[in-house]
Amino acid sequence: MSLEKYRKMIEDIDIKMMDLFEKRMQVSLLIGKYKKDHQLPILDNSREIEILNKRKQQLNNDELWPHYESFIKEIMRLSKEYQK
Ligand SMILES: O=C(O)C(=O)C[C@]1(C(=O)O)C=C[C@@H](O)C=C1
Repeated sequence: MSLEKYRKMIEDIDIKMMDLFEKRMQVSLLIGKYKKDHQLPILDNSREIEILNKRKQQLNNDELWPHYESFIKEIMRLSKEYQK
């Protein structure tokens, strides 16, 4: 396949991920509001550990775990930043 075609594939995936990112951040904002209303801290370390453990089990390609772990940790960092 040509480089252009591979790049088109990446572009399509990026658009889908962007849409999901927007949706995740919107839900994160709702969680942030709930937490504020109930005087709860933004950081929930046990929830983050639960997410990481679950995703590690769910990931099909184990080889990708270190990369996915960095990715989801960064997503959660941005989520917390957005809740502030
Ligand atoms: O589940 C929550 O309590 C959230 O605020 C969402 C979220 C996340 O982005 O996944 C963000 C911050 C918490 O530390 C844990 C998880």
